[in-house]
Amino acid sequence: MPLSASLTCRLDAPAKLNLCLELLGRRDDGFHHLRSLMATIGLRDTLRVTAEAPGSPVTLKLLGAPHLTRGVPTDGSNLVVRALESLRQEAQIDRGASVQLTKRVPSQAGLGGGSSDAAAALVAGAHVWELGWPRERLMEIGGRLGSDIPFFVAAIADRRRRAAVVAGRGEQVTPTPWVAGLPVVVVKPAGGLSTAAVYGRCQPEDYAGVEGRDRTNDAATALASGDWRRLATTLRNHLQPAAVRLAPWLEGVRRAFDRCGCAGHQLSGSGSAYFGLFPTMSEARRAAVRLRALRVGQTLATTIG
Ligand SMILES: C[C@@](CO)(OP(=O)(O)O)[C@H](O)COP(=O)(O)OP(=O)(O)OC[C@H]1O[C@@H](n2ccc(N)nc2=O)[C@H](O)[C@@H]1O
Ligand SMILES: Nc1ncnc2c1ncn2[C@@H]1O[C@H](COP(=O)(O)OP(=O)(O)O)[C@@H](O)[C@H]1O
Repeated sequence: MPLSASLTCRLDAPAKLNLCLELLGRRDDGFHHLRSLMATIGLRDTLRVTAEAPGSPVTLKLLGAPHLTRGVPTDGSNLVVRALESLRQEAQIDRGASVQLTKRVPSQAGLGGGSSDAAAALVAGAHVWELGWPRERLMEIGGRLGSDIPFFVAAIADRRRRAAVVAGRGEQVTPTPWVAGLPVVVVKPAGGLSTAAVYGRCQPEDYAGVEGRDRTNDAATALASGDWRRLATTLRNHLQPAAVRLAPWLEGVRRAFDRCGCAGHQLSGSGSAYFGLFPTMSEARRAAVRLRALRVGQTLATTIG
């Protein structure tokens, strides 16, 4: 078989929002049981993976604005390198890869940037190394590297899967219908938050009474119908109280969204990014202008999908 040493794959690695995130309890392994409605948005990193000859290493070149690449590792601890190393170990091959990663998604934001990069690396790596593996196998490998990675593998491999209800510790992914183009405004404050630190600050009181209504299911129904007003009423994030305890300045971001007349807003994942839903793109853009004037953080008007 001829070696396609120059085979290259270029993929977008989108950010996500947690439109609803409910914690159901703490597991014996320290992780939390959750259910969450996740959806990608129009903010994305770009990954270019080129197959290299057998015996070559996996190398990474990081591109992007300094405020976006600061703190992102370029060595073997980068999730892209870890994903490709896992893939070639699983496939028992020694082909190399050179990767160019352009960061646009801020880190420590709850937007899943690193997880999405890892997922894109798995999909691109399987392609350039001509493994021919099904999506499910890549999701399983991704799930060993991070709870959010299986969602992104599904979303990147098939754009119809860009919204999903996730369960377990996040690795059980059930795609759900979504209507393209729902406007959102995302604010990334200057400070970031570590996922482990936020989960570590979580208390059972933060999610007491969750046994009742399944808000994640309600949110999924609202997203499927494209009904932003209904979606705004189903927003919930059980990690928000812990994030606010760690970073009280998040209250300022919440108040800024209130001042913009936004009907539904909350933290994404473990933060520190915060988002609001809007009925039209022009209203989202107007709100983004007001939020920029309030200097709460990097602000972007975009859409779900
Ligand atoms: C909070 C969420 C919501 O989508 O995303 P982010 O805010 O990180 O984007 C996820 O649950 C984050 O998933 P991910 O970022 O993949 O985290 P992992 O690497 O698997 O875990 C990091 C740490 O978070 C805690 N953790 C994570 C997932 C989970 N269900 N329970 C946990 O308690 C554990 O302490 C773990 O050591
Ligand atoms: N490709 C990557 N992009 C961003 N961060 C990465 C990457 N690989 C490893 N990391 C590390 O993982 C951490 C979490 O990734 P990040 O994208 O910030 O996730 P989230 O914002 O969802 O918590 C980062 O703070 C960084 O130290």
